[in-house]
Amino acid sequence: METTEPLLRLRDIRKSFGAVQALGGVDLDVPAAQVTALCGDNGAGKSVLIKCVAGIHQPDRGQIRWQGREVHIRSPREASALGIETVYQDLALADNLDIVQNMFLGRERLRHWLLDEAEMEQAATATLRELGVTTVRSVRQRAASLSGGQRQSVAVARAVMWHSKLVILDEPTAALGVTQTAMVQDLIRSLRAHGLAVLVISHNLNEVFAIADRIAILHLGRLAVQAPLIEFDRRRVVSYMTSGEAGTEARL
Ligand SMILES: Nc1ncnc2c1ncn2[C@@H]1O[C@H](COP(=O)(O)OP(=O)(O)OP(=O)(O)O)[C@@H](O)[C@H]1O
Repeated sequence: METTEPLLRLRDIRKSFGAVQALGGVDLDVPAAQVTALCGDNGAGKSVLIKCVAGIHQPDRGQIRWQGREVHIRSPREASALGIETVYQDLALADNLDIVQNMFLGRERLRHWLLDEAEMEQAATATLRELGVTTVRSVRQRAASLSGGQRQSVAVARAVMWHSKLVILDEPTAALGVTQTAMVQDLIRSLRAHGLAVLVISHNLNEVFAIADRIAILHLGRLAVQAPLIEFDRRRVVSYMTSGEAGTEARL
């Protein structure tokens, strides 16, 4: 039995779109300083679930508990204010802005004490370095000129710079080659090492087994299972993804 609540606890989250029930009562725990992989077949409800946490969708029912108390997350801005940052595959950065501008984007409220360009540049550079992101040529590079892996890195660095406690990544390596995938996976480990919780949607089982501490599997809008990685092998994960059950084969 757990004695303390995890950083994020979802209970009985339900969400329908008209007649389509996307989530039928999901319970999920996301602990600090761990990487939780959110898996499931196409249409299982992964995106809808993270959007409920990111403030994009409002659940029809259920409870979101954050650091031990119930919260209602009505917008992405409210999610950010709590310390929840979501990095979407394609929408992570504004192409026409440079890295520094992207890392400070949407934080205008704080402008009065951080307007100084040199200070912003220094903070962005320091955060990227702290996370081991060494591939970026200059923090004054426009986002449009960055590779997919670099874009993910900058988006994640932004989350760290603003003291997020949970970073949600939606298939961060789906469009990346081998080297860039390794870079983003290192970054995810670095987030964990900094004490952040990571919730990562992934279809790639190699990736899940390489980076996750825990696996949560959705099946038809319900949580089929959530447990430490050590309790799974690949066949078991696939079985939960396709049937919602462990299958008949023996464990590990
Ligand atoms: N805005 C919406 N309007 C209507 N139905 C939606 C909407 N968003 C999601 N759905 C439906 O909810 C269900 C869950 O979708 P969701 O995108 O969460 O699946 P997913 O697990 O992320 O799938 P994939 O791996 O293919 O991205 C699907 O049946 C989908 O068609």
